[in-house]
Amino acid sequence: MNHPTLSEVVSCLSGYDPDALPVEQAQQIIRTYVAPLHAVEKVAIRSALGRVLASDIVSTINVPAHDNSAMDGYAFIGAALKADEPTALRVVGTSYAGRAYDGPVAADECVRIMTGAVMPAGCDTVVPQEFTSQADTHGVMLPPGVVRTGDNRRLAGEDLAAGQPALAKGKILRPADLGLLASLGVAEVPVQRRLRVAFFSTGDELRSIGEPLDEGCVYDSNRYTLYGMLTRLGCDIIDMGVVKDDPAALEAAFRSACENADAIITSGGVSVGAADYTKQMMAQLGDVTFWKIGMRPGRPMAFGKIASAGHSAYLFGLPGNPVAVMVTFYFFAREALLHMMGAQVPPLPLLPARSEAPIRKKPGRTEYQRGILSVAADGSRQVRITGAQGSGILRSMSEANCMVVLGHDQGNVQAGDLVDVLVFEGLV
Ligand SMILES: Nc1nc2c(c(=O)[nH]1)N[C@H]1C(S)=C(S)[C@@H](COP(=O)(O)OP(=O)(O)OC[C@H]3O[C@@H](n4cnc5c(N)ncnc54)[C@H](O)[C@@H]3O)O[C@H]1N2
Ligand code: MOO
Repeated sequence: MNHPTLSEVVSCLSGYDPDALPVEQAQQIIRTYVAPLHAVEKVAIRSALGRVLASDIVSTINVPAHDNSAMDGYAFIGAALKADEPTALRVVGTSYAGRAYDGPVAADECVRIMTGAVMPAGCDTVVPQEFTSQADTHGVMLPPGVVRTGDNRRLAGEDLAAGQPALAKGKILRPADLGLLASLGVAEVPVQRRLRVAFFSTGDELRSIGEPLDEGCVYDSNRYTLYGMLTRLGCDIIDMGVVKDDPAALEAAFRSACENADAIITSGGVSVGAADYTKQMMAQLGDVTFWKIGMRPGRPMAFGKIASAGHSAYLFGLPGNPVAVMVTFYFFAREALLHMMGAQVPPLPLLPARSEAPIRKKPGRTEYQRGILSVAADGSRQVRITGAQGSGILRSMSEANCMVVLGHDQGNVQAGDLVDVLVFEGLV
């Protein structure tokens, strides 16, 4: 398949300026440029957790297979219910879950039934046992008005109907989906193969954990935030540690990453610093563009594709600052990697919350401030910023449970104004 080059992609955009690129335009370019992988494998359902479903799953059976009871009680024919006086029913048998009652039931009769047990032929209604009283040794009484015809009956196929799609291709499988597959009796599922993502940090000031922290140096923290984010996304990772800002070392690292991975993520070396060979090497090895994005943090970023020995890989050259690397990962790399994996995911939901304090914001760039979302005394959502927001202050991210997203054209926020927030975590 002939894939467009970056210059072909950006030529479709009006007013494209790599030095002042709005977030949405950068996202649109990435979306157009990145193509999904086509590689499928079959895995057992337990191993499918978090994986991307590679084809639609159509139900071959009705789940449940039969009409059954939602309550422990008595099954009977709803037409026998009396409107204004108690209904008396004679108990003619019992239907257990897994062992049905297979005799006939007349209008003045009922069958003792357990939750999940198959409804006896002709019966369409179940009265929970706590609504009944003993009439005599063989009968029960129902007061008027406690049930209507059809109550407490679960219909065959009401969960999954035979022939109907149960799960759609592209879904990232969650615990409920594993259960759904099991309820269909499916043992193995087709999933997209895991995306291989190589990553490394650049910068001569970086030290790996275990090395002495020389004067002017910092420990490589991006390696670990990237490890965490990529692992949570379900990628196979190739962790290449720190690569020195040296042309030969960088070329070897890029080539090896390219030959072994579908995508490469680097951090650092994409700004205008003098001692940077990173950008040079990226440009030399492929179709890579360098952006200054209208956002904060995360202004400089490289994006494209590089090739070596007949292999190619998408490249995300993220900025070095520890918060910038996370923000650019979340708002650019994440969606692109999901797209490569063949995942169909809805856009991230932004929730309105009241800002507890004023927030300074310049129009003309999107800001991603780190926030703490909580529930106010009146039950409404409120958010406050996690202190200093410098893009080197990783604590601002660690303390946050959400990001406050301040749009491109937005100005200062007053205390009490509604702002958009994106929460970090959901249920498990
Ligand atoms: N004159 C200009 N200077 C800078 C600009 C600019 O537009 N004009 N942009 C600033 C912005 S915004 C960012 S972000 C940084 C990005 O620069 P680089 O991607 O080249 O990153 P470095 O210079 O290598 O590092 C920046 C900063 O982050 C620390 N860092 C880098 N990697 C790691 C790591 N793996 N673990 C922990 N910390 C890391 C590094 O020590 C620097 O302090 O450029 C601004 N400058
Ligand atoms: O990308 Mo930078 O982090 O805004 O300082």
